[in-house]
Amino acid sequence: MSVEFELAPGRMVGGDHPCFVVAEIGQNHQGDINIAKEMIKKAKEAGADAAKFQKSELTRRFNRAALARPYTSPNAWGPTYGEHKQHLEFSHDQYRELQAYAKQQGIYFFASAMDEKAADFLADELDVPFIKVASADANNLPYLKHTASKGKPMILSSGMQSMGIMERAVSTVTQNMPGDKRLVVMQCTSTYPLPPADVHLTCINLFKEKFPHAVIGYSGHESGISISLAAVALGAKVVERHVTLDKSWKGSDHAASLTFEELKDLCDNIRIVETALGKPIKEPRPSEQGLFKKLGKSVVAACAIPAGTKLTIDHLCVKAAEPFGIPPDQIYELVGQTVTKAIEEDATIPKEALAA
Ligand SMILES: CC(=O)N[C@H](C=O)[C@@H](O)[C@H](O)[C@H](O)COP(=O)(O)O
Ligand SMILES: C=C(OP(=O)(O)O)C(=O)O
Repeated sequence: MSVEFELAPGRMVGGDHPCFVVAEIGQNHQGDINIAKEMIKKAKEAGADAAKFQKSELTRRFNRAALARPYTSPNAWGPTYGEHKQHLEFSHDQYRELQAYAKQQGIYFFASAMDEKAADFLADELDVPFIKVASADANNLPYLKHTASKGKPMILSSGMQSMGIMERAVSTVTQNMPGDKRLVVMQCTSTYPLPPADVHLTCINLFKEKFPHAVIGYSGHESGISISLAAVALGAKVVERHVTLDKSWKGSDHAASLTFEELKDLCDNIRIVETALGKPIKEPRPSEQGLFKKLGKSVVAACAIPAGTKLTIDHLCVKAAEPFGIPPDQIYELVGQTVTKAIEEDATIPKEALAA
């Protein structure tokens, strides 16, 4: 039985539970709470399980020089990186407002905690159901210890990291998480947009093998939905994708995000893929019966066979026949049997015409 646990109140992940779909609003709200709310509403309508943001306490996340660094990108919302990030950062009160709005819309609300102080706010004040560790913090051992000690389920991303670091991250989290170890490990490559050759979906299999006590997921930055669907087919039980109201808007993540129509397509198709995965039991399915009766094959007389003939393989051939008869996988068992009545050339071999 594969691992499963309650990620958010009333919502299990892993095992046979439906894939948990995260609409990563991130900073695609342009710093505008009304856009953020509209995105939460649309995420719910598209079928996502959760709406996600990124919470930073900027002076804890960045040092002074990093905040003062000029940011000359066309995606910049201010002359320095600090001013840019400040523009995109919602206040605690705004977070409370967004959380209440998400609750009203009936969608889970959470954020990646971009530093320890953000983790304190999310866990201790907002009481989010679980905490996301963004890729850049997967090697941040003090942060992982601090965040895991909150005792909430965690989603740990893996962009920019090696397998050795991920093993260290997972053991740090599991050693410091009190009670049940409720951890999702996400395959992720932090390239925006992500070219297919850099996705490495088979790391999902590697993670399943290396982290048998974790649920495995996928955080994608590619264009389109096909790679995320393939991730689900490989066993991703949580899928996170950035969403946008307009891919052409200013901002580093819009181009690699899904529109809400694409998000709906992704959610709908994930459910189809999950249904299609079925069970590892190979047997004829009831829905195949009609075609089997029409085109399934039977053993037929290759020539006229007089009564009393001891059958050889030359008396027999295989065709789709009317009436349906002995299945061809039993043809060699017929050799050596004696027919008790004459059988016409091209007729189905009737079971009742055989004597052992
Ligand atoms: C690795 C990581 O944190 N990645 C995040 C999540 O995917 C991104 O949303 C970044 O915050 C974003 O790309 C940064 O853009 P800028 O530097 O223009 O604010
Ligand atoms: C950067 C983030 O996600 P990921 O590392 O999974 O892309 C995030 O959640 O803020």
